[in-house]
Amino acid sequence: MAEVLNDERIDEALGHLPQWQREGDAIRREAKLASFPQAIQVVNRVAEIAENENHHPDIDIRWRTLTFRLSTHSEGGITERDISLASEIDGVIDSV
Ligand SMILES: C[C@H](O)[C@H](O)[C@H]1CNC2=NC(N)=NC(=O)C2=N1
Repeated sequence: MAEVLNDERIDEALGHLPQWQREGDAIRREAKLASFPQAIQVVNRVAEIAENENHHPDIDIRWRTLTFRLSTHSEGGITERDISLASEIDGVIDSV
């Protein structure tokens, strides 16, 4: 069980995640990869992390542009689990 973060903590966390923006009860990042296969590679790696953590992003795939939205649905807001997964998604995108 993870607690919903307050606005101050969310702002502070997003200060370390410049690619991510707040969107209501979620945080959002878009990434344009060099090709569709690379985008799918990112999705597959993120899927593996999400399964291991039992914490799953909403992912929109449009050719080589991915949009990730993170929110902790069970808590109805943004928690440290989302902040942590955002950082891991950045790592995957940077590695492809
Ligand atoms: C039962 C299981 O723990 C839940 O359904 C998990 C799975 N993945 C999840 N992912 C996200 N983002 N939020 C959740 O609340 C959530 N709940």
